[in-house]
Amino acid sequence: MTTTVPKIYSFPEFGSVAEAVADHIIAAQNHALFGDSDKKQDRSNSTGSAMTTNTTASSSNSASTTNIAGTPSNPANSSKKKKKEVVKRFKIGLSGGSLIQVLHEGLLKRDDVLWDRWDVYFADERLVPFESTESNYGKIKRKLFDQIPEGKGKPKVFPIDESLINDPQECADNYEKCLIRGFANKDSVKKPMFDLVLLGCAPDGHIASLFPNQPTLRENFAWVVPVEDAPVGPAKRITLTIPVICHAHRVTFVVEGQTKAPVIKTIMERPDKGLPSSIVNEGAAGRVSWFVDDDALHDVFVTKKRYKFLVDPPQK
Ligand SMILES: O=C1O[C@H](COP(=O)(O)O)[C@@H](O)[C@H](O)[C@H]1O
Repeated sequence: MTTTVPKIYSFPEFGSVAEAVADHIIAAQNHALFGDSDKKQDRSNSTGSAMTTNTTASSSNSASTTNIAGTPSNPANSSKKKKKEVVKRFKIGLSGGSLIQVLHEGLLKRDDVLWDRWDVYFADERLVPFESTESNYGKIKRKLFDQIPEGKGKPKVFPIDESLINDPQECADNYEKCLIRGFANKDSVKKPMFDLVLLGCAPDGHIASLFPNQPTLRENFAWVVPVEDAPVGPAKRITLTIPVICHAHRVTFVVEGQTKAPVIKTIMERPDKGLPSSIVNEGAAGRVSWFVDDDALHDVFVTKKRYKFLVDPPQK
């Protein structure tokens, strides 16, 4: 294991982490939708488009891009051929846990989130009913998607199939199929390529539902795997695998609080210990960022970077 150093942005407290994370997500959104300029935006596509949006449970939704009839490129053959324009979508993988409050605080007050161009997948899910407070989808739906102001559009959300929560293997296979449908049009289907995967990191070092020293960490083939015996929280889960996480355009960790400081110290200073985050720091080298508050960096020796906002954060 080499000592690959990710970008580490640090902030004095939770509120500034939330604002910076929201800004970072919007930069990734703009890059995915509009290309090389993170700042360029086309608000005309932000609302009222012809695309279906859906925040209800449906793992059978299929489109990763939406083909619409566009202006013909050559008027001479306009009657024969209509050029198909591919409307780009922002594909994001979300975790649960403390990240959800960060998204709630940071994203809901921004007016440059193009919600109806988002395809939302889950980095992991606990196999409990959606109404449970332990459900990542259920919690994100209640805390974020249900609170998007009227008229701002709705993302297309891809939760697990709730009817499969008693069968982790079946549920994982089913979610993998959901990813195949969602990414097949865009990628070579060897692996899905998310525009952004957002991860937390628990005090025991687990990320998504990848726990330290579990065989799931070594999965090289499947995109999604079952977890039968998670040592904390709900035992049964599904999770994206390390190769899928590391294949994303950007992988971003969001961590706050002093209880996380010891694990962050190990991740940053002892990558040889092979904690899941250290594996990702290495496997997605150059594309990994950490947004961390000062408490979580207590006694951690790393080089911190200053985050540059797309737009200025609100004045306090
Ligand atoms: O169990 C889980 O925990 C991790 C970390 O949660 P945090 O509250 O310590 O940030 C979370 O990212 C994951 O989605 C969740 O299922």
